[in-house]
Amino acid sequence: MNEETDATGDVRDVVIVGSGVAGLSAAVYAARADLEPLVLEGPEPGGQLTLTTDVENYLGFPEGVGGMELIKNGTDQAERFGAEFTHGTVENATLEERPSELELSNGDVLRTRALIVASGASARWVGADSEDELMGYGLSTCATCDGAFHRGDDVLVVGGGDSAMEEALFLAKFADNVTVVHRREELRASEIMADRARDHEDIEFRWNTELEAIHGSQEDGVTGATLVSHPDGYPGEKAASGVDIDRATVDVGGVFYAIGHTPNTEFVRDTPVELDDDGYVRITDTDAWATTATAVSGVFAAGDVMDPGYQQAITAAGMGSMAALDAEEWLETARLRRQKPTARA
Ligand SMILES: Cc1cc2nc3c(=O)[nH]c(=O)nc-3n(C[C@H](O)[C@H](O)[C@H](O)COP(=O)(O)OP(=O)(O)OC[C@H]3O[C@@H](n4cnc5c(N)ncnc54)[C@H](O)[C@@H]3O)c2cc1C
Repeated sequence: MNEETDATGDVRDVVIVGSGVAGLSAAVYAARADLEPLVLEGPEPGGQLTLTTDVENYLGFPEGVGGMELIKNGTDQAERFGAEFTHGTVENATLEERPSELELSNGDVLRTRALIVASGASARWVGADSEDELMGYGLSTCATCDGAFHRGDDVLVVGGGDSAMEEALFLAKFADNVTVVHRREELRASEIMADRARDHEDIEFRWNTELEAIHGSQEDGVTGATLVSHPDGYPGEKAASGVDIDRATVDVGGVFYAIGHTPNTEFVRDTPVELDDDGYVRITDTDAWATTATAVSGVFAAGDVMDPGYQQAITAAGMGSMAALDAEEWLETARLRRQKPTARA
């Protein structure tokens, strides 16, 4: 804890919101810079990577590594250099003045000079039966991450936008057959992406169809899925009773959700931090040295919360380190400013 305090308590140099790979990487860098960061773990300690059993594309693990193990190692590494972790979810932030104030869901208020927002983006889930049990066991929200585990399988992709088409095209490199399940009769994807997917010989479409249930177990992975089709078109939210439906069970070895992500940015919505139309934090380029800088001086963002494009563990970790370096430099500059003697008239 820093020595400097004010009337309402301790002021941290750096608070990091989120303990996924971005937050952990920021914590390692900030701790090694002696900034004694406090990491708020939020509703999902360890973040999304804890949902997967196999990570094969993170550098330094030739045999792959479990998501939990990667997160545990990162936490130990950050703690070794003095990072502190605490359960805590930010509900509101006041960022107009320094230090920033964070109000947690348990009522505590934290004050910090620099803030790193690494709160991730949660993939939307369909709500199909057994998805809780099978997520990470053949059910995935990331084809780039898990597609290679499905060589020779038949797989489903749920969604109808650009990301669903991207996932389907990526999966078609490994899977024997990819079926895109879309609840409407037309895709939302751009024409070029839709054409590419439609023209691919290993990709087919099930229109007006919803995923009702996924079958399998954590031992055997996904083995099948129940699909519900509406011959007369999608009737709205879930089939109302009395509406004609066809129910079928298909054998598949994998299911991929591609219905978008929701960035975890509710707590900065009423602050001057700029968000894009989908709610992702916008990085501003006002300081040449700070590529993780938000619209608020001293507030930085890293990982999936500011990156709708890549959303990979290694890119999130890279941005976490950048945010810590940016915060360190910002604090140094702020300190120098404070020390500068005031000019006398
Ligand atoms: C099933 C699955 C498999 C994946 N496999 C791979 C893979 O093999 N390789 C790969 O590179 N990527 C993979 N990914 C993607 C990867 O997990 C993400 O890109 C990465 O986790 C993003 O890290 P992050 O730290 O930005 O966010 P997250 O991991 O989402 O972490 C966000 C953190 O913020 C916290 N938080 C949220 N809101 C608040 C709040 N209000 N207050 C405090 N804390 C808050 C959460 O509790 C969490 O700790 C996979 C994702 C999934 C879902």
